[in-house]
Amino acid sequence: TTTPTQDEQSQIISRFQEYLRINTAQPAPDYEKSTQFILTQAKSLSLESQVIEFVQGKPLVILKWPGSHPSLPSILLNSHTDVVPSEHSKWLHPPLGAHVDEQGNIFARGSQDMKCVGMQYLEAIRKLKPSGFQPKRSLYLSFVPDEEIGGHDGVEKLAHSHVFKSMNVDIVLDEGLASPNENYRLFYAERTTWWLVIKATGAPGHGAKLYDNSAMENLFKSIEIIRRFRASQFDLVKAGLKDEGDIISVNMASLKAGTPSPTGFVMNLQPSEAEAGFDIRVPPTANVESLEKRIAEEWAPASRNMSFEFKDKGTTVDYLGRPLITATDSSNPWWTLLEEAIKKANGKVGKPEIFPASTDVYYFRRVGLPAIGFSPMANTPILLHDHNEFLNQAEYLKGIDVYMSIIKEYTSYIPPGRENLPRDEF
Ligand SMILES: CSCC[C@H](NC=O)C(=O)O
Ligand SMILES: [Zn+2]
Ligand SMILES: [Zn+2]
Repeated sequence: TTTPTQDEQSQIISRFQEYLRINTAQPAPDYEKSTQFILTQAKSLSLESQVIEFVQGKPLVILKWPGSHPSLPSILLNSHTDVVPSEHSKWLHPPLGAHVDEQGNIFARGSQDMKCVGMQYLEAIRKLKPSGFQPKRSLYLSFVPDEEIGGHDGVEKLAHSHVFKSMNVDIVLDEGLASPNENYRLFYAERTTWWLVIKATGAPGHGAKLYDNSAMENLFKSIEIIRRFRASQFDLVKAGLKDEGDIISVNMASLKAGTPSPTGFVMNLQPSEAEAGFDIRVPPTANVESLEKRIAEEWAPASRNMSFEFKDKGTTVDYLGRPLITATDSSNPWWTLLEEAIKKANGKVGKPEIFPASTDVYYFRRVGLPAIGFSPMANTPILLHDHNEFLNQAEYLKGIDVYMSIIKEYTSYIPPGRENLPRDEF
């Protein structure tokens, strides 16, 4: 890799800043601006481009660097264009400002999650093209909407589309997480999301009366049981026995009860209904049936006048019933190639992990594709969805070289037995 000049570096950072300054925060992302920006980048790189709207106002931008051996399946580098909202007043530097401080830290919403990655893909291509590098496999970049709200109008629809089929994708890379130490983190699976609402009913009564089976008491029994389960899982992590992605997490996200009054709530009336919502994350290795049983029998048993409903309930298997796990052994050449490519670019890699939250990669694994989560951010605090999200510019620049190396390895990979492929069949 060549070291960019001071001027080239500042142009690279300026382009990143320009992308960060486009307000693509949910719930009203400016996808028109982000689409125009990406198309402008694509044009300057002579990449093929297409914009697809499965749902109006939710554009997916797909760029292509055609390979010289089009009969080989392609590589897809995915990134989402939306970001989560920010509490502007609580930031040191404004979340849409992309201010660079004295240490070279770039402050912006999306600096880690994941405008960095989307731009690094493009910058890697910008550095590779003049070097004369020609990919054998076609390389696709997808810039997709709405990951932060579940990806239903983005990757979920893409993964089931004819367009996607015709792309003939072999491997997908998507976002990972920052690493506080020197090792980059690679994710071979992720936890699936269950959003559970449990509801208790019970006899209403005077606030002064002690009696059993009120809605509040019934709900609180459940909350106590769920908290014990939460603590038992969390203890495994605290004791160093399990990683965050390997346990089932439960967090209470909402509480709803009480009889409203003009001054707040009626205080001397025990309500007849009460409910609580939980964000549950289930690793692909978990016993789903036993968790379902636990919810029905312990967390929301009908015998305690409880009922439950899932607002969202992801699966842990693909359409053929196989666990949503991308192999990390020799059966998956992409894993080894990725590790090698990162090492060639002087990056270090930690042990494979399960991503603790969920991303668009879910939909790619669901259709049976291998997919790896990776964001090249080492020596960086994990600040996604937090105040003062930042990425150091030197770290960002390093990531570009890592993607150059990955693109070279991935697009050049020819599986054993196919060495004598014709070039440019079309
Ligand atoms: C299941 S849709 C929500 C997706 C979201 N992804 C990033 O934070 C998450 O909560 O993990
Ligand atoms: Zn993200
Ligand atoms: Zn996010």
